[in-house]
Amino acid sequence: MPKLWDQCTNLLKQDLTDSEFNTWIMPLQASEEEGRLRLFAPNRFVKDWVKQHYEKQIATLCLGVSEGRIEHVSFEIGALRKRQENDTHSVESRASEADPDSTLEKRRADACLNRTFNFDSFVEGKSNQIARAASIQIGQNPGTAYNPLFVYGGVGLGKTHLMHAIGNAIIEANREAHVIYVHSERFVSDMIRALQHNEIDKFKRLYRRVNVLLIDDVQFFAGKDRSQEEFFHTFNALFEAQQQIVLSSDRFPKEVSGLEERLRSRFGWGLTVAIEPPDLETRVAILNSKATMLQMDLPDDVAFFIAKRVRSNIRELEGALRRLAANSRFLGIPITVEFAKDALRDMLVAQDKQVSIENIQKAVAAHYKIRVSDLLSSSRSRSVARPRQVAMTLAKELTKHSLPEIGKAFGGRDHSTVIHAARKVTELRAGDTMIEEDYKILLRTLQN
Ligand SMILES: Nc1ncnc2c1ncn2[C@@H]1O[C@H](COP(=O)(O)OP(=O)(O)OP(=O)(O)O)[C@@H](O)[C@H]1O
Repeated sequence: MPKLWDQCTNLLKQDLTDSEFNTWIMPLQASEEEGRLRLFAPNRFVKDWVKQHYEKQIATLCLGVSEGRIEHVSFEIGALRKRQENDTHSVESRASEADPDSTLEKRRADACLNRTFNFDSFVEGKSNQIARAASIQIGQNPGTAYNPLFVYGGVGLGKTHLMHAIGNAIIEANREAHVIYVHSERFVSDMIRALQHNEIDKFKRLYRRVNVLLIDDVQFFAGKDRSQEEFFHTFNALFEAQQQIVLSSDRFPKEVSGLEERLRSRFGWGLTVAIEPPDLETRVAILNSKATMLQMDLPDDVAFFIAKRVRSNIRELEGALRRLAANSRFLGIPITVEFAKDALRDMLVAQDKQVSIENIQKAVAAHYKIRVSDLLSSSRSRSVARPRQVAMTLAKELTKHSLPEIGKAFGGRDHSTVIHAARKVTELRAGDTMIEEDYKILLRTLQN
């Protein structure tokens, strides 16, 4: 691989998250010729994604690093083969490549799996224990343990990580297993393209011959009837053939609106597991694990400081850590709590701002399809009173406001009303799954 590309990847690594870098940049190979850098992706998925999301960034970097020598970057599907005699590369098109000794890396790339998302790098905590255990089971017994596995939880809590970990475990145990990881949006766009090019039969064959289908964020199917129809048939074909299906969503299957009932009910046929936002200890453990991966020295008090302040999701935690590492390296200043406060100031302000009573009222009103003014009104009708109690309870749990302040913010109510609301909601959550689900969804929305 040319030095130029090495330099570009080093710079890209600083700009992208680990997962972006490992998923999209690592699988690329490069060759340089006559003012042009040719980048080879292992499959169309990677090629299209990189071109769409990183073309400009890569072209600018190449131009800068090569001091104007490389003016053009092209994206192709293929691989480079090393010629031993002179250590140069020749390009091989994917179609002509019938390599019987498929390496694990190639299997991963074909399956669109990120190598770093595995069970070893997934920190266990109370919030993800069941989801992790179920995923490990599936990794060991695909098709027979639970089918489908439906993992749901808020943004950036590790659903994608677990799905990749399942895929990686299966491929490591059996190189022949045909695994595909696909985001639902991608499934939809591929299907539309196949329809446009009269290749729908090819599309169907592709998905129906897999052993393991990992399909992320199925809430994207909402309202897309043709895609749902196609996915329904794919699901049935795989399920009947006892091939493993793993699905993820940001909410419980029954809560995904805009999905046909027959799909929703199928999603619940196997095992449905939740990933909750991690508690403080798990957030600290995740920070420490990520710091080790980044080879950075993270003092305990700084880990606690970040974990206490960044509560919403793990992607944000990782972002904070990465920012800290980059600033410390750049300025040559060791990482302390004071330094972290300074380096993460805007991020922390944004986190603090997120959970205000006003935000809670907006989120609750939107969730129950009522107006914020209803929450503040004197109406006692059940359709308004229950959401109001939920909102007050959330305000008690998520903000630092006193009970009288919360009561006041809800149309000048008394603090005892807030206490009563919180008791009622706690009682309802224990006995009514709908309220429990509503509450969890709202918690996730507000903490993200
Ligand atoms: N338990 C964990 N241990 C270590 N890293 C984790 C854990 N959970 C999440 N992460 C990391 O957090 C980041 C976000 O996770 P991931 O992309 O899996 O979230 P997600 O739930 O799929 O989010 P989205 O809803 O946006 O798709 C990833 O870098 C992942 O490695």
